[in-house]
Amino acid sequence: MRLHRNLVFASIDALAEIFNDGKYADKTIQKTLKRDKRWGSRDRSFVAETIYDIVRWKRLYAEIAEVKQPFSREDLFRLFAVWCVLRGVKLPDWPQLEKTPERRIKGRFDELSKIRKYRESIPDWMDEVGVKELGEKVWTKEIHALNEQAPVVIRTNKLKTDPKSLADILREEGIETSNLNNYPEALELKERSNIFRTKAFQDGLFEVQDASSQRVAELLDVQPGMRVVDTCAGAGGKALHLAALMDNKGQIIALDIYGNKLKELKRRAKRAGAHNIETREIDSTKVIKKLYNSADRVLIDAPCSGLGVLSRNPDAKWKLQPEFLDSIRKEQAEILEKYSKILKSKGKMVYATCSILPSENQQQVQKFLKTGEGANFTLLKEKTILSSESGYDGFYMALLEKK
Ligand SMILES: C[S@@+](CC[C@H](N)C(=O)[O-])C[C@H]1O[C@@H](n2cnc3c(N)ncnc32)[C@H](O)[C@@H]1O
Repeated sequence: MRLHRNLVFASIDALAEIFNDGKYADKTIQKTLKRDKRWGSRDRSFVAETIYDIVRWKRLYAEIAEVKQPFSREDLFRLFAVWCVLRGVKLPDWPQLEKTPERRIKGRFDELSKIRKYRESIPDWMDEVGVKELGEKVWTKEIHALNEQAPVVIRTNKLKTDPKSLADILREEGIETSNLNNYPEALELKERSNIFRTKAFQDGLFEVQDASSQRVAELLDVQPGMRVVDTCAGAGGKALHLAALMDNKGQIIALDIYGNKLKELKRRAKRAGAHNIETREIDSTKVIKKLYNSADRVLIDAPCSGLGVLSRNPDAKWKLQPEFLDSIRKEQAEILEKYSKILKSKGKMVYATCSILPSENQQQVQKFLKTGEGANFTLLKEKTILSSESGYDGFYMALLEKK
């Protein structure tokens, strides 16, 4: 691989913003990719993947390079030099990379790889929580899997097409996909590419949605004509799936505390041809109270640590704080208690998170079942999806029924 100065410099600028100014990696990458219109798809992939890699491996690379935050420009080039050496990329003779100690870097890597928190490049507290909640053996495998680059999976929009036709259409646009066993609506891209630019995407034929996430709406067991409330709908990944599973018949009420996310949901619903979704911002307790005992199905896709989706969101390793875990657990318990009241008797509810920690998952459900409201519920099924076993995001989902 030949390194291009302008691509590397753009990546270094982006890393400075992410590490030193606390900017989000995905947003910074999007902005960086707009910097030069002449960049082709390979250039763009280089920039995005190099930045994500160095974000993912920050702790390991910083230990190897012996640099500390806030990183100077020189430090960032040292991190980049570590990336080059460990990837076997030939170092160019630029002054910033002069005197890179290649042998020492490899030696330090071998040494540090013996210790999980360095090898997997995670903060001490995260390693401790992982071991405490999942045990050494499972955590060791899981955090390793969560450091792999996430595959790109799409969900066929059954309101407009079917997986076979979609695969053919995408092939004509130069994108090869494969079917996923046991995920009926999913296709996986054989090579990463910017699928948002395709006509198929603009026509609403698919959504980008991880395979594990596609399990959630499926579990809710919806039927056309039902009244379904998606209580933490965000930008609507699952709500759109529910609309398709309901064949656009019945009603989906999509709630969230953030109006801007619901606006994005509306845009996506229009593109997808999903006409049965109504959005309501939760701006007072009345919004929820008005819905008590009214829904056949309730989805609680709860806010969580996001530890199951580290592979697509590696900067969460550095943004997440242990105090946030405590507060999010409290919020999850409150949400379960309050939003479960929306369900009618005999109705079904799914509680889901993209976390792999039992304290956000099965322990929350068990705690809920012991509350006054929870006593009206029976747990029908629960599923923990580990990334190390599935190859996709880590997820948890529980199906409950109101007596
Ligand atoms: C896991 S995300 C939802 C993802 C979304 N369901 C999807 O499939 O794309 C959790 C959502 O819960 C929202 N949220 C956080 N606290 C909430 C609360 N108290 N009530 C309702 N929604 C909340 C967040 O804004 C976020 O959009």
